[in-house]
Amino acid sequence: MSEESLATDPADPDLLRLRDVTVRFGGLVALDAVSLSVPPGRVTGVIGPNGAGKTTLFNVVCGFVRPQAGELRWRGRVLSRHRPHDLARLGIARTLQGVGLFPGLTVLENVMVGADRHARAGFLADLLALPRADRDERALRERALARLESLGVAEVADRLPGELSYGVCKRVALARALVGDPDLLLLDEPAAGLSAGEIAELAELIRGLRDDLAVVLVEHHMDLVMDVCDRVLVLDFGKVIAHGTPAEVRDDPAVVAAYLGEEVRDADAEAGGTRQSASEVPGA
Ligand SMILES: Nc1ncnc2c1ncn2[C@@H]1O[C@H](COP(=O)(O)OP(=O)(O)OP(=O)(O)O)[C@@H](O)[C@H]1O
Repeated sequence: MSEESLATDPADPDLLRLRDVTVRFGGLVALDAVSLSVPPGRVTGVIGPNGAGKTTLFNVVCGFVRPQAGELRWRGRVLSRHRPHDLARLGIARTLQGVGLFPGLTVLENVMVGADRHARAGFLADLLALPRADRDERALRERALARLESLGVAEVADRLPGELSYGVCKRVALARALVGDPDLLLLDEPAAGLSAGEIAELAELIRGLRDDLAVVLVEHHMDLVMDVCDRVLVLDFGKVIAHGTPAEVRDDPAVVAAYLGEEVRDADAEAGGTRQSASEVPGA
């Protein structure tokens, strides 16, 4: 990837832009000509019933999945061959479903792992224990601690993830994503597994991030989406069925129909209630 791709195109104010992105898995169209603009300083939500294509869209942005058609632009420049390991250098961070912390590393070490965008020391410097590596390690440690502090979990810096509650681990995972000072944060279902109180705290955290970066939030939990998003894109069967403010999409008949359709499918499936509850349906 050339350095040119890190520069911003002044003619394009959006950080990230997808245009007519199509992804097929065999005969199944997971994304059907999906377009999305992500401006800086805003929280953009991506919602939709199960199987709508949310994770696929997330994976396209991360470079896990290549679209068969359409275009992805970062800072106005086309991204066509990026891989997940390019994200940090581009200024894009992500949290995945679950927490994904390394169980054998302390909380602080887990957060330091996320800082490679600004870590200067290379492998050779580490190997030879050169002074620059020491300096960089100290600076990295301080930045990681500051991130933990800003998320209210600095006191667990020396603990192992297995000793901590799920909610605290989620905050640590967020600290790890933020320690590289990204311009865009992709959050994949951050509310999953959290209590109502923890979700309220998460909403507060996400709103606070807006000053520094753009956020794309893929989420089932509608209260959170409606609470924190500036704009919301609604997918159903891979197509964009609505796009607008939370209030606009909540009242959109196509959105209500898509979620009601899912309720009916869930009721038909009956068995274990593993899908969304009525309280997660917009407008319910
Ligand atoms: N690697 C894959 N191979 C084949 N089909 C896939 C693959 N990944 C996703 N799909 C299919 O693509 C469609 C969209 O899936 P996706 O996971 O993006 O939806 P989603 O909105 O994230 O769903 P959920 O809310 O259940 O996580 C689904 O029908 C899914 O079965």
